[in-house]
Amino acid sequence: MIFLKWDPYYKRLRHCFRAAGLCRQWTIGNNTYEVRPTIHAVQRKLSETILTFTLPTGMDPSSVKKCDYAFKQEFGRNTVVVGDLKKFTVHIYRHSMPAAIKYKPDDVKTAIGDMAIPIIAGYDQTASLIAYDMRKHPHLLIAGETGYGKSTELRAVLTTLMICRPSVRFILGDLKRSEFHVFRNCEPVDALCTDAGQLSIALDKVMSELEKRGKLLDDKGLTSTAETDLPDIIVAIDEVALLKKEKKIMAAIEDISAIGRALGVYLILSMQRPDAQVLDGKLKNNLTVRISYKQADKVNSRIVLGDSGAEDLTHPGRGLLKIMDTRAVQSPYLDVARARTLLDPIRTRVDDGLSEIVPEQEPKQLFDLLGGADDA
Ligand SMILES: Nc1ncnc2c1ncn2[C@@H]1O[C@H](COP(=O)(O)OP(=O)(O)OP(=O)(O)O)[C@@H](O)[C@H]1O
Repeated sequence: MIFLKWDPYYKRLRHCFRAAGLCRQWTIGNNTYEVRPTIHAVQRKLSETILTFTLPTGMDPSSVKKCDYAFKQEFGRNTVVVGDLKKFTVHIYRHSMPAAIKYKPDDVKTAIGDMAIPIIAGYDQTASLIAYDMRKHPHLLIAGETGYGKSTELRAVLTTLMICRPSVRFILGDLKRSEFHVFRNCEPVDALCTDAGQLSIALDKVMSELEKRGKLLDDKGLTSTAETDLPDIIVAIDEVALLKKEKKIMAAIEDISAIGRALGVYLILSMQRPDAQVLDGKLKNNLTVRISYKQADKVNSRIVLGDSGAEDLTHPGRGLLKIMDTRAVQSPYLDVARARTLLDPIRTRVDDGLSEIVPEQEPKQLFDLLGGADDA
């Protein structure tokens, strides 16, 4: 402990607490006492230095966020403070985040390892590509102002899944008819819906699949389809806010968000502006992972992330990933032409005019999983 107190970073952090007034005060009689956060460790790494501290019990954790400027003033602009209740870490990065990084298959391979349903989020300040497993953190919301990288991220996430995890099946909803054409005729895509009618039919099939899967788990005494060889299913919908008046579709999306995880069905939803009508209550709570690109203001940032910050993002592809904590990421840049090239080997269907596949026109593997598609 004595060595920690001699460390220059220890002294600077103490100074920062003092300068920012970060302390808990209480008064006994005529005397006022102050307790400052306790510093536990200074770790030096190649790309960053990490300082760990805890707050005294009773101190408002939001006061740390409010003093973000003081940490940056003391340690530089590349400083990020992470934590939520009592324990916090100050990350002082040696380099700033790059403005753009191209999609690199080798980085992706390393980041996703053996994850069952890997989602790539972006490079962090140490230039490591952050990926997480959707089986552990189900249902993703991608949000952001137009032109800041939402579609590019969606393209990178879906392309990665399709080429790296061939057993995963996809139901895609693209009501703007502008984003998912790159996935047309790809083998793992069971439905590419461009209007509410098609999506409604596809989601009916997904709902009956959920029912069958639930019954199967019951019959076999299992807790999750991860214990079976049934494929995982991803329902990805771009600009979900366009569906807010489609009550049946929204109800199905909400049901998937509530029970999909155990049954191997996951949501990836994107929207430009956070729409309180869509993101209200149960659905929002069930979208456990959020990636937000630039938001117009603090209010929108709070609706998506539960916190401000996304209003300050400055350039395309720079987002905030909220999974356990919130961290800045720079999403890998995958343009349409490159995605098309990567997907060509799995574009196994001929373009037969059924480019927007309606499930009952072309029943696919997904709908026959449990022996016989439901023709309803
Ligand atoms: N990760 C990234 N790295 C660098 N530049 C990016 C990145 N993502 C997007 N861009 C740039 O921003 C532009 C807009 O990106 P994109 O179409 O993904 O935005 P969007 O938020 O989906 O917009 P919209 O809501 O209008 O569809 C791209 O054409 C590209 O030039």
